[in-house]
Amino acid sequence: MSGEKNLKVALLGCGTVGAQVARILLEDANELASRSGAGLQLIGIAVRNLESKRDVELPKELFTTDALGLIEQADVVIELLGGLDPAGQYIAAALDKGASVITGNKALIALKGAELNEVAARTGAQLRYEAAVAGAIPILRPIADSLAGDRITKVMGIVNGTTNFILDAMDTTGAAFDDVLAQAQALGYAEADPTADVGGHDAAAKAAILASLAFHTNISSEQVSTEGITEVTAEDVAAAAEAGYVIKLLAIAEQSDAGISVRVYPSLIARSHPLATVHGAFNAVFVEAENAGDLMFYGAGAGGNATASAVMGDVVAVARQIAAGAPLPNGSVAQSPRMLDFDAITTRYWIGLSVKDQSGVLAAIATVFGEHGVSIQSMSQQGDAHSGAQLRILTHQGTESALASTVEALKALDAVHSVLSVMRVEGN
Ligand SMILES: NC(=O)c1ccc[n+]([C@@H]2O[C@H](COP(=O)([O-])OP(=O)(O)OC[C@H]3O[C@@H](n4cnc5c(N)ncnc54)[C@H](O)[C@@H]3O)[C@@H](O)[C@H]2O)c1
Ligand SMILES: N[C@@H](CCO)C(=O)O
Ligand code: NA
Repeated sequence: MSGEKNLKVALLGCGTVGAQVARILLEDANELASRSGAGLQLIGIAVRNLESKRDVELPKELFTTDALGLIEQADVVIELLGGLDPAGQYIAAALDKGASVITGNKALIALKGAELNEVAARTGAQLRYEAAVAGAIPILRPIADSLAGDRITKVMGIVNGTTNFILDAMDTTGAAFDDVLAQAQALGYAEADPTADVGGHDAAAKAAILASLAFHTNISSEQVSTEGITEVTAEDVAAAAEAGYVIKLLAIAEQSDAGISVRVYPSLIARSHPLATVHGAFNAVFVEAENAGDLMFYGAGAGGNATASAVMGDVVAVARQIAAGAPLPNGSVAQSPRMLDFDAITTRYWIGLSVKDQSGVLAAIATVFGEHGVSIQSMSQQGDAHSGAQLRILTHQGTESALASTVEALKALDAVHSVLSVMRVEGN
């Protein structure tokens, strides 16, 4: 395209995702230019070590250790370093000088997104982060743009590939947690520090971003009630399977007249539920909107190539807007969120107990439920007086506070040796 604008693109980071982004920018330069209405010239890649081996063969002269120097020359900055610092400083510096930024950094956006958006609004730069949530799946733009004329009431999904990979392998092969985590790391799904994945924090960051866009507000990852999967045992997975359920790490954002609730926890869902069929590192997100009804988005939630696709979609969108010189559309009006207390959410519990196998035990347990106003849906028992008895109890809907205090009271019962597990049940 002759006479077109040429945009100088700086890439920060050349790891799993960054290397694939560099490859696409170089391999598909002509096609990207005609789709963008502007040339996209990769002017440099900021790395820590110039000599490191990369996933992709790239021209050596592109590499630099001077990230700020590179940002200084760029029109568009792609941040794929991860972590809060220095990524946050680099993004702020780029936006502050009017360069647009594309990032996959959910940890940073979920904590500092509001601040960074303010800088972008002040300088007229764009900040986009489709890759930050559910990898390749287009989910942020559908929520922010396609559903801008509707009212979203709930977003529920599997948004962490690593934990889905682990739970799926535990379910299908009975594999041990640690072995599967090592595989997920080798495949490039896990964060540099995998405790962000298994502790639920990566999913919590994504839940905060989804909730902020869906409910036109600013919700930080610190406002998300978060439980990870480290306590989920092979016995839990097997017992859930026996009862017709599968365990998934779910991110849930809900808005009602009472307020907003955003939470992440391992949850049982029926095998007949569409989320139960999400295997490996795949992600899926359900969106419920007043007029659109139920929508589902499914695809690769992690991995270098897949995530690079989402990054490149944002790069083209940014370039188109710069090339057109179009004014930025107004984003969502940020209102302060009215957060619902976690104790007030309504859920169902699945409780595993190790109990004495003798008469009167079931009656004592049922009494505790009755005293807390929690109704039992079903109960099953394994084991015997010799090996020790295990009960798995599924409740009807109750408030989190009633369910949690029921568990506390069960622990105090003479008939109960220990509480083996407590998990919530989602879906119908
Ligand atoms: N891998 C995925 O599947 C995936 C999916 C969606 C989003 N993301 C996000 O994309 C970002 C990058 O992820 P990744 O998987 O490519 O990570 P990675 O660890 O493979 O790559 C990051 C690279 O940045 C480099 N780096 C870190 N700090 C640096 C600094 N100060 N200066 C120069 N280089 C530095 C590291 O050495 C590494 O090579 C993260 O924010 C991650 O959360 C990753
Ligand atoms: N570590 C993340 C990468 C994608 O955001 C995951 O496993 O889903
Ligand atoms: Na996405």
